[in-house]
Amino acid sequence: MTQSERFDALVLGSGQGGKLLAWHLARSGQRVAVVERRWVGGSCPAVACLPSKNEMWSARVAHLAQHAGQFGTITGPVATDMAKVRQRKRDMVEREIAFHLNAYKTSGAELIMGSGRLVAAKTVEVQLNDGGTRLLAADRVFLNLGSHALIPAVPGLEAAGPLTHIEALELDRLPAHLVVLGGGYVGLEMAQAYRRFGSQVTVIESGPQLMSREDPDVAQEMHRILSGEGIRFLVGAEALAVRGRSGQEVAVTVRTAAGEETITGSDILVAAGRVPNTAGIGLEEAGIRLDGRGFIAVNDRLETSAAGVWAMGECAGSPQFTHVSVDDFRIIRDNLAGGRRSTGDRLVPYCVFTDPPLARVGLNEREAQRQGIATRVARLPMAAVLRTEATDETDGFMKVLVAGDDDRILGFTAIGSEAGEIMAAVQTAMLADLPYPRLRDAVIAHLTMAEGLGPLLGNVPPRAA
Ligand SMILES: Cc1cc2nc3c(=O)[nH]c(=O)nc-3n(C[C@H](O)[C@H](O)[C@H](O)COP(=O)(O)OP(=O)(O)OC[C@H]3O[C@@H](n4cnc5c(N)ncnc54)[C@H](O)[C@@H]3O)c2cc1C
Ligand SMILES: NC(=O)c1ccc[n+]([C@@H]2O[C@H](COP(=O)([O-])OP(=O)(O)OC[C@H]3O[C@@H](n4cnc5c(N)ncnc54)[C@H](O)[C@@H]3O)[C@@H](O)[C@H]2O)c1
Repeated sequence: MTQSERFDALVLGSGQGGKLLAWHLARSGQRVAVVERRWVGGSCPAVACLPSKNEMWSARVAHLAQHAGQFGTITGPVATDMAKVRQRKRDMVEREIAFHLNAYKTSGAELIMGSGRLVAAKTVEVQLNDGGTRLLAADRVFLNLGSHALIPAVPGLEAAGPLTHIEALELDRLPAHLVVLGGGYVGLEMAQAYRRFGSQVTVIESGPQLMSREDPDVAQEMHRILSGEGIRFLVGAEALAVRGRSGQEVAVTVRTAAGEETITGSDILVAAGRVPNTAGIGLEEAGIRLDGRGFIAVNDRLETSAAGVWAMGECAGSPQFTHVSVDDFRIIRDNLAGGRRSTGDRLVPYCVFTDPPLARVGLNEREAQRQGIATRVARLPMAAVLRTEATDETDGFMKVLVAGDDDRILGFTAIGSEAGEIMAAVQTAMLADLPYPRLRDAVIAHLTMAEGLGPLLGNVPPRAA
């Protein structure tokens, strides 16, 4: 074997946590290399969070323009220029690339563009994108490999050349009829965006409700709101076969409780979950154990089964959010400095950026019941929050779970305008173990959406005597 180049730390995959760790270690004087095969900065700024939210914002503008008359603004006919939508997104991605390249330069971490593969313990061979190979070895290796879209094993689906979020966010044309396979995060966000741009949209969800993690009342409210925009949903629907080519014509045969039906669309988007990028890169050969679903097995300190090798983000089975990958970085950073931080005790919030968004932190009713935790539940329709009198954003509701036997807030879900921002206030109270009456009785600025927290918490039933 050729002589390897030595580093103090090697990060394979420039995911959200990995790049931060690389910059941190390099700034503290270590010799650090990051191997990335495709996206400077990983998927979040290139093909996932930021690009999707960028195009969804364009879709929101289209929606507002279409409904401008309701607010007294006179417009002419409204149409979407998808080439312009894409260019605005591409310009943002270019700014992100420039930011990341500058961070590599100023930190001193070396970014190596190529595909990495473990060839021995803590040793990575890189097929460089520009040709040739490099052999890198390090005292510590950090895996931040991310995931890719699952293509479900539906006959004809793969041959149809389906869009994933990556291709969908690169379209410069409007699909006449977009069929979306999966009613989770990606499916709902993209379905609403394309509906607002002007496509006909059908969502096929195999589970009994949209957004399987959420309480049925939350899923139903999302279903109702998006149906109201003209999206058709088939829930509890098994896709049996796909014929044709995405981009031309696709026919999807589905079975529901009502019988079999064939939906004919112009394009099909898969949004059916994720597969970790862990296959065929020598992980197990290098002593790094995978779990039954292909995720890297880690302990609560993100250490793998191989000494001196950590994993973070989606490939380590962490919840699939950028802020979690970033927190994985903070855990590893602090533990390298002698700390004892764990992934076990963290509170993970999230937000689905439909309009209105869905936000949740902590337990929902179904989870509390499953875990046998007694709770007191309070609800407030968004229409009861005074701000919505001004904005007409009356859809949705908030729901809070308070402990049955003390005043701790155990969970909060909101579907409605500014849900993510309201959630952050509740999360802060939860982190501080603030008894709910303190937040209920706080003076919150009028006319914010968070003002609704007072009446919401005012609806918490008294403790059982
Ligand atoms: C459409 C979409 C929208 C999303 N929106 C949000 C959102 O709004 N908020 C949110 O919190 N999360 C969102 N997510 C999830 C979020 O993008 C991820 O959880 C986040 O990027 C964390 O990823 P990561 O750190 O695990 O790895 P990633 O950021 O995916 O990075 C992994 C990197 O490893 C590289 N790589 C893999 N294998 C190799 C190899 N062998 N050699 C070299 N390089 C390799 C990949 O090219 C990739 O760049 C979204 C996801 C999708 C798909
Ligand atoms: N706003 C955000 O934070 C955001 C946005 C997008 C993605 N993400 C992250 O990315 C992850 C992946 O998103 P996703 O939407 O791909 O997965 P998901 O797990 O959220 O949803 C996938 C859905 O597809 C359904 N499904 C699976 N196979 C199917 C089939 N054959 N036919 C029809 N339906 C099928 C599942 O029942 C599920 O409801 C999310 O779990 C989330 O963590 C986050």
